[in-house]
Amino acid sequence: ASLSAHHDVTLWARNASQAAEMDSQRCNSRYLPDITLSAELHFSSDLAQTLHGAELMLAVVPSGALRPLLREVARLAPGVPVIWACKGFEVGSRKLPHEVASEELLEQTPCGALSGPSFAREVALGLPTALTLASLNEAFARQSALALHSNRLRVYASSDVMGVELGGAVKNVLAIAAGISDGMGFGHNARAALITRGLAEITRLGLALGGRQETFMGLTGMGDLILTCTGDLSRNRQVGLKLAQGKSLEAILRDLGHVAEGVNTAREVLELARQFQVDMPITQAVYQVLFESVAPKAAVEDLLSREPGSEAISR
Ligand SMILES: NC(=O)C1=CN([C@@H]2O[C@H](COP(=O)(O)OP(=O)(O)OC[C@H]3O[C@@H](n4cnc5c(N)ncnc54)[C@H](O)[C@@H]3O)[C@@H](O)[C@H]2O)C=CC1
Ligand SMILES: O=C(CO)COP(=O)(O)O
Repeated sequence: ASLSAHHDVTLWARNASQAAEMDSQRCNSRYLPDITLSAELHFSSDLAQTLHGAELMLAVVPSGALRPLLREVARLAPGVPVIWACKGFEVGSRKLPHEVASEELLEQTPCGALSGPSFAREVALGLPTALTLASLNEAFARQSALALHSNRLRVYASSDVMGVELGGAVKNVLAIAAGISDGMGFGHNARAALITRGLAEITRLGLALGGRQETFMGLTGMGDLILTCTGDLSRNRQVGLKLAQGKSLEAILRDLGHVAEGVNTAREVLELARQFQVDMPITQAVYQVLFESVAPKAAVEDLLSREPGSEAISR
């Protein structure tokens, strides 16, 4: 494998002035201000032009923007292979990205999910990162994992799309919980407990939905959960830290300037947990803090006063 995968890449942005600025300054001043972008990267705000002759499209937008984007892609470049990096559910429909894609892309379009522990900033700095590319089309998963793989970005293939997407979505809710716990000074023991019992929640729901246990123990489950619960670059963790300081959710989201998928995902996951009768106490506590005005301290007290039980993963 080479140091860089060396593809001819065009970065499309819907905002024309941002695309032009990135092109002339070689810098994304809003999101990665101190990083110099590769001289080989092209920029465009014209989606049709960007997709013309494209061999692969990576959709890196918040979950809520995936459906309209894929609809446009299917209209402009029917059949072009698509990989998405979104980690969350579509609000309202409670659908994961692959379900949205199956409704918007032409049948038989090669497509899949790219996920795993990967703060954008560290990837942009060329720091070592490992990811998973999941597709129901196993040949496509292997080919595109290989195409994106380099010495700096190791990409593993998987066929468990549901498991990969579920882990990536639910870990954002648990990162809010870890932020709350750390922000309240509960210490390292509590954080390790939250991560481990959080993984049990991901696994319980994931198994109920048909995912594979090994996926939840892998990069897109445990790996991303550890990263997001412990790394201060996580926007979801930051939301938790600020909730613990007593700030309102509205003010936190206004100041963040980025998406924190765990906020919407908490609602969707709790609904799914009810539907599938899966016990998810940490997710429920985060939901109560976010949407039911329960104080972080009271939510933690509630978690601590639960009946002791077995460590098993069963529902
Ligand atoms: N930032 C990170 O380190 C990572 C993010 N992700 C996931 O990738 C997805 C996107 O996250 P970020 O880029 O970090 O979010 P962000 O909030 O930092 O940036 C989102 C970008 O998408 C653009 N956008 C929003 N709606 C759009 C639309 N309808 N059409 C086109 N562009 C649109 C925004 O203008 C912005 O440039 C999320 O689901 C996130 O969970 C996954 C791995 C790492
Ligand atoms: O998914 C991520 C890293 O893998 C980024 O997490 P946040 O969205 O919480 O910043």
